Amino acid sequence: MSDAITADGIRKRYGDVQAVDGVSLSVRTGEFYGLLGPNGAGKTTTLEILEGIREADEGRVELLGLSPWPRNPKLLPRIGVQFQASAFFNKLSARETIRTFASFYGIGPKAADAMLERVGLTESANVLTDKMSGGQAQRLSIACALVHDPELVFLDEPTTGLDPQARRNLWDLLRDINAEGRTVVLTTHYLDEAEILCDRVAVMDHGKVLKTGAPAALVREIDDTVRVRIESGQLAVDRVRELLAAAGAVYANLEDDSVTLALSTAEPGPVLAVLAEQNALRGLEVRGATLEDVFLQLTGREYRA
Ligand SMILES: Nc1ncnc2c1ncn2[C@@H]1O[C@H](COP(=O)(O)OP(=O)(O)OP(=O)(O)O)[C@@H](O)[C@H]1O
Repeated sequence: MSDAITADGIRKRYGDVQAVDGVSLSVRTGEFYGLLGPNGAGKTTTLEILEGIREADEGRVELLGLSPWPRNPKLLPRIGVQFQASAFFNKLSARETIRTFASFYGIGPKAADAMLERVGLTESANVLTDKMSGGQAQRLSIACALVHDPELVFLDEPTTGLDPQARRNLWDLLRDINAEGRTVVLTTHYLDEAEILCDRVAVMDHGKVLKTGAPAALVREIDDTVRVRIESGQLAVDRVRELLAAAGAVYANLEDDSVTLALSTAEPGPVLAVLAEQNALRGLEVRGATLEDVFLQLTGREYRA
C-alpha cells in the first residue's frame, strides 16, 4: 500500500513552547490513522502542519506525493479539513452552511444537500448553526469537510464534548467514511476511541511520537497479563493463595482492598477455574491491557486527557 502522508523530523516552536519536537510518521492510503495524546501533546499543531495550514520550523512533509507548504492549490480538492464548529456563521442554517462550503469547490446545491442527508441532518437542515446540538454541529463540520469528495480527510478531535451516545453515532459515520476508501487522519485524546476506530495510532506526548502501531499490537507488545477481579468478601486472600498454589496457577499482585479482590495472571484459565469451584465469581471482571497501560509504560505516568 502506498503512503498518503509522510512526515520526517517536523518541529514547531511557539515562543518557549516546543509544541512539535521532531515528529516522523507515515500514513498509508486508505488507513484510519490516529494522533493520540493528552491535552497539549502537540496533536493539533502536527495535524495543521500535515494539512499545510501551518508552516513547520523544520522537517519535511509529503501529502499525496506533494509538498503541502506553501499552500498547494493542486492538493485542496483532494483533501478535506474539518473546521471547528465554532467557526460557522451562526446566522446561517445547516443547509446554507453546507451549500456555502460546496460553492467554494464549484459544487452545486443538490450535491450539498445529499451530503447533509448522508450525515443524517436533513431534518435539521433549517436549524441555525448556533442552535444545533454538539453532535449535530460536529456532523455538519464533517459534512463540510467531505462535500467535495476528498480522498483524504483530517478531523481534529471530532467527538470532544459529545455525550456517549452522540460519540458512538459519530463513530459509525467515521467508520463509513473510511470504509468508502478514504484515508482518515484524526486527533483524539480518547484512548477508547483510538482503540476502536484506528488501524494505527501515533501515541504523542510533549511534542514527540512515543510509539506507532496498531492499537492491539501496541497493547500486546507491552503486556500479555490479564487482570481478574471479583467482589471482595467471597474468599479470604490467604485462602485464595492456598487454592491457587494447590492448582499450580501462576499469578502476581494479589490484592484485596475490601471492595475488590484483584490479581494479574498470564494464564487466566486455572485462576478462573479455582474461583468457579469455590463459587466466588460474584462481580467477576476480566480485562486485558489497554492503550492506557501502553501510555503508562511509555511515560511512567497515568494518562490524563
Ligand atoms: N498558536 C499557539 N501559540 C502559542 N502556543 C501554542 C499555540 N498553539 C498551541 N500552542 C501550545 O503548543 C502546545 C501543543 O499544542 P497543541 O494544540 O498542538 O496540542 P494538542 O495535543 O492538540 O492539545 P489539545 O488536545 O489541548 O488541543 C501546547 O502547550 C499549546 O499550549
